[in-house]
Amino acid sequence: MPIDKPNADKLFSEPMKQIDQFTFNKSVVDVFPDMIKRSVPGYTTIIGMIGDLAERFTQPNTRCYDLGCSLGAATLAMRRRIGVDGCEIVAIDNSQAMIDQCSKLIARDHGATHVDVNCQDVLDVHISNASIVVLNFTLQFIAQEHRHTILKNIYRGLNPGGVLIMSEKVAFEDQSHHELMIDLYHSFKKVNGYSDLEISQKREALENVLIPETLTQHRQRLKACGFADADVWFQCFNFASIIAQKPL
Ligand SMILES: Nc1ncnc2c1ncn2[C@@H]1O[C@H](C[S@+](CC[C@H]([NH3+])C(=O)[O-])CC(=O)[O-])[C@@H](O)[C@H]1O
Ligand SMILES: O=C(O)C(=O)Cc1ccccc1
Repeated sequence: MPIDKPNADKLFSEPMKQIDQFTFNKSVVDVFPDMIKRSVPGYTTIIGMIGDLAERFTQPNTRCYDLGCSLGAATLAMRRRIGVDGCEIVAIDNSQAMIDQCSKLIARDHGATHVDVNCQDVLDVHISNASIVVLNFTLQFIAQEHRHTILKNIYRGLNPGGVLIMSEKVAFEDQSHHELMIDLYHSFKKVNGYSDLEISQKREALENVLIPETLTQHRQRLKACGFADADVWFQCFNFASIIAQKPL
């Protein structure tokens, strides 16, 4: 059982008098691989598929961006599968604790493609000559008023034929469907060893920090930013991933 492993996520397992807002600090970094696998249905599949997509879409002498890279899982998946020369992966996160650990993990990996790891806000990243931009569960943590600016910036920096892969926790317009998805999600967490207390305390910590939007909101914003076709390629309950291509 993952609960007994040294780097198991037990951050919300004891009753808390006061629940602080969730941040990506050192305690989160230490348990992050366990936390994300047990908390995001389809995470491992999505990471694997990002590798497949990197093999297909990466053009020679271009960049691949991993924005909100955490420990670099998507970066490493892309690095393993990029089959063309002259490419660089740019991995960005604004948590110094994440970036410190990410840099160590990237250094231990010996892939051929150069990786540039930076502690930076996604809002400040200059994107150019991009074949692929990955936002794997990152936009959900960014204030809604900034989301359009970020996606517009990504659209501008992508080469024609380049793709954005954007995964998000989503909400649903229909209230009863929304409730069913949340209920199924909580069952998934319980099956993965989280207690009701852990689920509810983490839910409170994520309030006003992780802000899900509906797939309609995402599609509309992506269209408004120039992406002609943007739609879901993966979904499990209230977790979905969208692929959007810049026209050739
Ligand atoms: N404004 C910001 N600028 C830069 N980074 C940010 C910002 N806001 C949040 N982050 C970073 O976005 C990441 C979100 S986790 C991504 C998983 C990863 N993509 C993965 O494929 O394993 C998803 C999750 O934990 O649910 C964290 O590392 C934050 O520090
Ligand atoms: O655990 C949750 O409720 C989530 O929505 C997923 C998640 C995973 C890792 C950090 C923050 C949120």
